[in-house]
Amino acid sequence: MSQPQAASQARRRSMQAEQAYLTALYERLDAARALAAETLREAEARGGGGGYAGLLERQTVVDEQARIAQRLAAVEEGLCFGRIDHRDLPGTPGGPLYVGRIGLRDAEHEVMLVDWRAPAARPFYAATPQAPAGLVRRRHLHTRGRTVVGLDDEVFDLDGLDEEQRSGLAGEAALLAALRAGRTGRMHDIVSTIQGEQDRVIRSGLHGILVVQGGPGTGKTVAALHRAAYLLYTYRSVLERRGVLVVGPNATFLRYISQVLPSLGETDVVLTTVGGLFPGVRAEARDAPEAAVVKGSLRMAGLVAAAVRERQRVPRGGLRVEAQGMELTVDEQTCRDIRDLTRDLGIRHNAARPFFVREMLGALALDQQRRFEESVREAEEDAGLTGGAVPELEDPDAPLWTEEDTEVAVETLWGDPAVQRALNALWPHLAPERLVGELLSDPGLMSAAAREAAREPEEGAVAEHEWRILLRPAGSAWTVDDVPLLDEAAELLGEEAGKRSAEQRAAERRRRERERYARGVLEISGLFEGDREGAAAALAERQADEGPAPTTAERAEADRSWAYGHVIVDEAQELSEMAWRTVMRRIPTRSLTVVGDTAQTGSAAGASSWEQMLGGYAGGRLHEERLLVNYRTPAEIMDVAADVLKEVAPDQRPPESVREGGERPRAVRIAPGTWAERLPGLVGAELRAVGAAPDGADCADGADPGGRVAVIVPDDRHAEFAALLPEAASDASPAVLDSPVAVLTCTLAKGLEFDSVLIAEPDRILAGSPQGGRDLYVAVTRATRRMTVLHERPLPGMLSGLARGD
Ligand SMILES: Nc1ncnc2c1ncn2[C@@H]1O[C@H](COP(=O)(O)OP(=O)(O)OP(=O)(O)O)[C@@H](O)[C@H]1O
Repeated sequence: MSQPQAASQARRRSMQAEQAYLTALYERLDAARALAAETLREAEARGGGGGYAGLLERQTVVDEQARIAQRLAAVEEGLCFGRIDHRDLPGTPGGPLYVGRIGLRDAEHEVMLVDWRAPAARPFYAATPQAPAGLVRRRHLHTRGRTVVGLDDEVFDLDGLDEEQRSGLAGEAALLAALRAGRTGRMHDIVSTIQGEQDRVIRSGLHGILVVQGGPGTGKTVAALHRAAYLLYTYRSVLERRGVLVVGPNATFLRYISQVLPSLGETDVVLTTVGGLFPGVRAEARDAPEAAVVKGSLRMAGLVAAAVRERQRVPRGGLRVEAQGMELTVDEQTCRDIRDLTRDLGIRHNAARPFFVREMLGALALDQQRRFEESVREAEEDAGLTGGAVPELEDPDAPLWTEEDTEVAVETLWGDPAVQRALNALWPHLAPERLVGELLSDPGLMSAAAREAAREPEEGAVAEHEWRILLRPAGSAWTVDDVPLLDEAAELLGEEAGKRSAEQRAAERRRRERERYARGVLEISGLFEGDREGAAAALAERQADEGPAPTTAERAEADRSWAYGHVIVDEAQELSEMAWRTVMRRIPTRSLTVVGDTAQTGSAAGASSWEQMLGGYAGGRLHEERLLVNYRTPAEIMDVAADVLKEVAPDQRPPESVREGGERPRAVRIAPGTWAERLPGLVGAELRAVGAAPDGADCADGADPGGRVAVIVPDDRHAEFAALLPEAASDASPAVLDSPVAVLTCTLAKGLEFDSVLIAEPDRILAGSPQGGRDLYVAVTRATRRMTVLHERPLPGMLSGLARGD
């Protein structure tokens, strides 16, 4: 037999052996699913017998089994994707280790499959030829459904393989195959091809702020999502109770990444934007750059605080109010003293209000007492003059006015609408929406707040020419840049002590009772070996009287004061100082993963340096990792991007492309007045060029994706270009992910990728904002295959390296 024949036979045998193993794994998966379904059915059938304790136990089992069933269902596709063979050394695991989406054991409890997040799987990702981590070989298994369709081997130590294994070695690198696969408009998990530098990010410890800085396409987003899954696996008892928050730049982007965590079996994660961080508000629109810069500045915290102080008024000349048939007064100094005393309590505005009201009512009651005593004295004098009796003095030893009289007077005064109106005007109950809405639309309040803020120099003053930019009509819709102001206001205002907190206290009491019960049940049933306290709390919460129990994610999202277990911020360079302040409130432990690229900052209020933006929060625990390899953009396009980067961020190195695309990006000149004629044809040609997955490669999820084309245009011509392509998706909705053609601004395209990208009028993009160069850098790094620049006016110098295509 010739050598090639022998090799191909050996490869066939390898495939057959792997197929047999994969089949056994799926049989095991099916058995686990059947067991979970059976346990679930049994638990549900058990009914509510056994009283409250029985009910709790049943619910625990039902919830747990439902969760297991959900995880088992999520791992059908690509259950096992890798295998590692260790060098035969004492102390290393004998035989091959298979790596997959979950861990599985056989009937004898022996490991059949290792979860990709487990420490034992680490060499699969971390081994390199220089540092093979004890491996002789890493094998990628390519599967379709339950069938092995290919193998990729990387050999670290040829001597460590026997003759049969050597001749059975299979070819092409798994990563390149994955990158060549057609895209579907949704991000996919990369468990089978995580690279070493990404693995370091994914498996970093839970604590402190981890910043992942990397150029476009280096896998920051996808690595951050895998990190979420890794952390949930490794620190499940902490994170399942507190939850994980992922903050992305907009709703389209969230939809783009939405499948990754569920495909990894993790669903209890809150995905939101900065505009969605304040419960009840879902802001999507952005302010104009000048307003965004002012609103994003930390000085706004001082301005909002000053606006609250402005709403704590001292009436000029004192308080006068018609009540109880007389005019009661409290002099100005007393009003000031009461206001200052209330402020000195150091509690939030609404929570302090009852104290203020009570003190003011006391002062009014004092005036009432004074008037009463005066009237008695006058009556006395009159009686002395006329010799008649003063009824109040029937018992001359009794005090004229008792403490009880004061209590009654206070209550009666509070029942008087005129008094309520007067006191509400001095220290109103304020909702954050009302305070911020009034601040941004009332020049009187704004200028008074700015003056008041300037009295506290450490907060930094907002100058008149700045606050004037913020003014807008009352009732305007909330913007993303307003949300940190609302959060700031909520933080300062708090909730009024009273009915609501009584309710909260009662709920808290009920919860504690349930928790005590649950702890007992768990002790008896022995269901939880690990974090019993955590399990008891979770169980008690699930048992709340209010109908079906919400998930951690649902509860966290609805609660502004929720403290998450970990927070991931993507496209983090876009967040302003005020937005960071809002995010940091959600994570008092400062356990964060921050991913972004300061060379792509589009927001004028965004970051140019991580240390500057985050150093103050990190308490010395800011750790930066860099990703240097671009997995999205072919080298030919990245060369053009490098020219742009040289102009906009000369201190940064462009990431290195992992592959070449074979097609040079080009520039096409459009004659004036011919856009309507040319654009549809050019887009049609691109659609045809990317119509099928390249080289007959498969789409990542097996379906034919077709190709997707984006036309990236200057902000001020978005509507005009969208009108030229009526079939295209062009708004901020997630429809742009599913449409074959999308017309987008640079902001909307951020974080996304397309098979082919057409960039229209790059000089207008450059001139469009102070960050125009960075916007253009975003535009030229979106393509996975082809890029064309369309221009009517001369090309900007930084694009002069493009080939002419017309
Ligand atoms: N190890 C990998 N294996 C396969 N594909 C990968 C890998 N790493 C990244 N990719 C792919 O590369 C593309 C870019 O990744 P991602 O969007 O996470 O990059 P990014 O750094 O966030 O980019 P940007 O800064 O432009 O938002 C995605 O399609 C992603 O799936």
